[in-house]
Amino acid sequence: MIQIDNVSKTFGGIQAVRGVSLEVAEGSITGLIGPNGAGKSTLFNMVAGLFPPSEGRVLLDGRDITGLPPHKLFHLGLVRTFQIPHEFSRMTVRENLMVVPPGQSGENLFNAWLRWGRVKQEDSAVLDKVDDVLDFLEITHVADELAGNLSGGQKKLLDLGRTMMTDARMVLLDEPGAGVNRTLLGKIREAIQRLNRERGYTFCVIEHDMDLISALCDPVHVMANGELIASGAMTELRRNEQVREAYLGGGMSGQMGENARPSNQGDAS
Ligand SMILES: Nc1ncnc2c1ncn2[C@@H]1O[C@H](COP(=O)(O)OP(=O)(O)OP(=O)(O)O)[C@@H](O)[C@H]1O
Repeated sequence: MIQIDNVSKTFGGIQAVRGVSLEVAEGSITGLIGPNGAGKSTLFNMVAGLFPPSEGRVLLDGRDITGLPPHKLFHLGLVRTFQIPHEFSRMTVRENLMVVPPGQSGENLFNAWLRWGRVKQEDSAVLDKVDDVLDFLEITHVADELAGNLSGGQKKLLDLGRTMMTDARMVLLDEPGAGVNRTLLGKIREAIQRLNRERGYTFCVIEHDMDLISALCDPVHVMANGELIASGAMTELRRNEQVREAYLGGGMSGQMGENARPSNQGDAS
């Protein structure tokens, strides 16, 4: 589905990503891991159109999408969520979901006055979809809560919900487990798995929590110092000497052990 072909990125004198080639297969939940500064976010940003690669190409279903801006990728069904959820904190959860679908006729004053039938029809379709998303993510009980009052984990669920409002096919998830307590982490994991299984979403996930990566992702790609150093199932990667060394260099080798909990994860709910 996504093919990253020999992609590099240089910022001034810093080579953040060097000659990375990898594939995210349709229907997969693919992981992207590596110690801090490995180049994961830079790679994500290039796929998501935040900036173009210095070299190389990105293909979506065989189509060259290198350098296309996020709004064009959005219409092709490719979206990225951010490490820190970008909810509108003074709007309710329901309103946050309602504003996502682009090009709603009611946004146009002319349509709002003269084509109110169409606007009404669209509004009701959006409301139905919002209800479906709230129900799917089991957050109906906070639908009328201000998004700013949600816990870290609930904000991540809302972020997934906003993705669902876009009819995305390919979702780049940036640290869905960061700052989330264990209970909500289980809910987020389940929501991702169900979206994948039941609704056909393909995911590529950056995550520091190795337990979450193990539970969700196959295959997993490992980056270090801007390069792709290994790919495979998490069970193999835990035994891979080069991968262990990369984490050791970053002082985080403990993350590669079973049931390890990374030190930079908060535990706020
Ligand atoms: N806009 C930028 N300007 C200059 N250097 C940058 C920029 N963005 C990233 N870098 C550098 O590129 C390298 C890779 O950073 P990147 O954020 O992609 O790593 P990462 O693997 O996502 O790390 P983390 O897990 O800490 O988020 C780092 O050395 C970083 O300092």
